[in-house]
Amino acid sequence: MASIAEIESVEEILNGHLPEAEREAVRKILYGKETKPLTIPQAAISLAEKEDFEIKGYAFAAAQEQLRSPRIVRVGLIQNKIVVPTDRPIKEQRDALHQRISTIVKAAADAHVNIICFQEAWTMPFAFCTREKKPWCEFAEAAEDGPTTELVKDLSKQFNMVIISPILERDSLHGDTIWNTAVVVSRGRYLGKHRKNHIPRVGDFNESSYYFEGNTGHPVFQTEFGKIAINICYGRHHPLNWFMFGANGAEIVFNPSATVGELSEPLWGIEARNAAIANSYFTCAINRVGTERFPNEFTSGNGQPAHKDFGHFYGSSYVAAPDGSRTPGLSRTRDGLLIVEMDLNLCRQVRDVWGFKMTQRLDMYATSIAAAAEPNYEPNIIS
Ligand code: BAL
Repeated sequence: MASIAEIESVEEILNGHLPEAEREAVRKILYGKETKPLTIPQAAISLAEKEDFEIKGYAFAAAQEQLRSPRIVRVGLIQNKIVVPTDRPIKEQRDALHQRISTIVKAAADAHVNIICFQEAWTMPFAFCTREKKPWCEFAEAAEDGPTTELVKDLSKQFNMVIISPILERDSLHGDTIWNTAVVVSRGRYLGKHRKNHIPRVGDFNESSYYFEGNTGHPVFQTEFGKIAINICYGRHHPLNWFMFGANGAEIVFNPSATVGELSEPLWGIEARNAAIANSYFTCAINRVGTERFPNEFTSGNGQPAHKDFGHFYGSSYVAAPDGSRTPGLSRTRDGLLIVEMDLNLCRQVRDVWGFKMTQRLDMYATSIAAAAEPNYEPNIIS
């Protein structure tokens, strides 16, 4: 039996051990309405084979309407390992990732992707487990015009894409403060940014040693391909975080993440999918892959021996639809590009069917939450 870090995917195990009829029944129970495989242009497939990354495509359908035309959008999700070891110079590490992701973006362009999202802090190893400031804080850069945003602006212009680029931000105008930030660019233009709202203090995720809870609220970015938002990683555990992006009108919410199996894998397939259902929008869950070893050992503060790696980032990126259906996940071990076509009309169609937005009783919860937020709140317990 392979170690859990070596398991390619749940889908591969099911496909390898279930007869066709049972496999279809299990898929329907696990993933809901079937997403049709998307025909991927040969140029994209050839590039994926040549550059050794997985490429998968699926399509969600919506009912044909009489008064509205379909609003078809193609999103791309990229998951990837770091390229060079963590003991190499900072610039070498970042440049190697720039080159790797630029290659995969080319395949996405060949497949006519409109909006693409990279994983959390994509330009660096997820070094926040070390609690070391040096050299890792040197990866932080300006959101508006740092080297990564300049590269991403060029790619978005070259391929007419909206690109979501989650980086470590350095705000040199305000005390050189560092943030965990998702930058949004469109057709070569910087559109804006969102800073991660919820910062973990769990396991080796010592992110609060580096950056503070974000101060940009819940922005929704109006693009030519629809209204999008970004819920960064740990924010996926906070239903109100998902809710507010929906309250601001998001139709697709991206969840760029970096998380490891021991901590979160059983939750991974639930949270973004449930957010899609509860908020009647699409969610795109992206997780990095691979095991990253650091030069110096560190402890997890749990009595276990010191170690040099974070554990296995399990990839498994997927997209969920407002009707609760979802795509199969990408691999747990390989770099990959997931291409998903969707009709944004499905968001309102599901709202009409289920009425979740109509029945959400915001006024009731606004009062209750305001009360619960008070320091002297008395829980309503009847005994
Ligand atoms: N990046 C935090 C780890 C988690 O939310 O799973």
